[in-house]
Amino acid sequence: MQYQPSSSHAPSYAPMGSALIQVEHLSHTIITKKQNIPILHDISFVVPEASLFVINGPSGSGKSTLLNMLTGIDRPTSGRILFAGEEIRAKGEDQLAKWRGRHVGIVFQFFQLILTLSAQENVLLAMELGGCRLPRRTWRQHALSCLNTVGLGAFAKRLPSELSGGQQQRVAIARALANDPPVLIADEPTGNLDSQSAQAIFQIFVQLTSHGKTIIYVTHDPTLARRASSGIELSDGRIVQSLPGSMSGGMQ
Ligand SMILES: Nc1ncnc2c1ncn2[C@@H]1O[C@H](COP(=O)(O)OP(=O)(O)OP(=O)(O)O)[C@@H](O)[C@H]1O
Repeated sequence: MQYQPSSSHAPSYAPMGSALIQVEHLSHTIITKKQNIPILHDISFVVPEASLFVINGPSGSGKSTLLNMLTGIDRPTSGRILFAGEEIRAKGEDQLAKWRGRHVGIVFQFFQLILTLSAQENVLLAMELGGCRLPRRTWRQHALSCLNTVGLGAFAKRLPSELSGGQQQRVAIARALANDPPVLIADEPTGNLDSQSAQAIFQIFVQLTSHGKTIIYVTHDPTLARRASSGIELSDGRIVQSLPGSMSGGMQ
């Protein structure tokens, strides 16, 4: 498996290892008619560029809520998130959807491939939906190179049902790479896989970071958390531990 940087149509960001994402005093409270439910409390951290960044913590600690803030799917009650120096919150919904398509690739625990489309067509669909800027005549080749990146070029014509769980997750990673985003965000990406397939997924992640991609993943598994180069641990919506490089201003 060999990562081929695509004909990079994404902009380049900060120098390797500097903060790509800054989260500043982020809090989130769910407000219902009956009560206010605080979920995240005054969270601050940075995600270094080209890091394999973990958000670890037990069930209910706020990991998915935090991911939704990072992708701009949900907005914080207070605090802010800067992506390459630009505040996500400041964007309108349409702008945000376009921004997400170009800047963030999302990998889900249950793959969420379109079952009636081949591996290559799943990647092509992501290119279409993400407003791929490459010339259309190159799209099929680009989709194939995304599949080659995850070692599945030979499986391009297969339907998801003709692939193993690990292979389906690799197609999902190829799909997340379709528009060459600087960041991949993965929610329990190996939660539905055996340990060998999980290892293969993490090898791909490591290889991608060595080519400049930043990978943020959520897990409640301490063994998988230890694979990270940087990250935070949450408990009850607060940071209780941080790996080197993840706190700004020497707070760790
Ligand atoms: N819409 C909501 N209404 C009420 N409470 C919510 C809502 N969404 C999340 N919560 C609560 O917020 C807390 C954090 O939830 P979240 O899903 O972010 O945790 P998590 O760490 O991702 O958990 P898991 O590992 O089980 O997915 C939990 O106590 C959850 O019950």
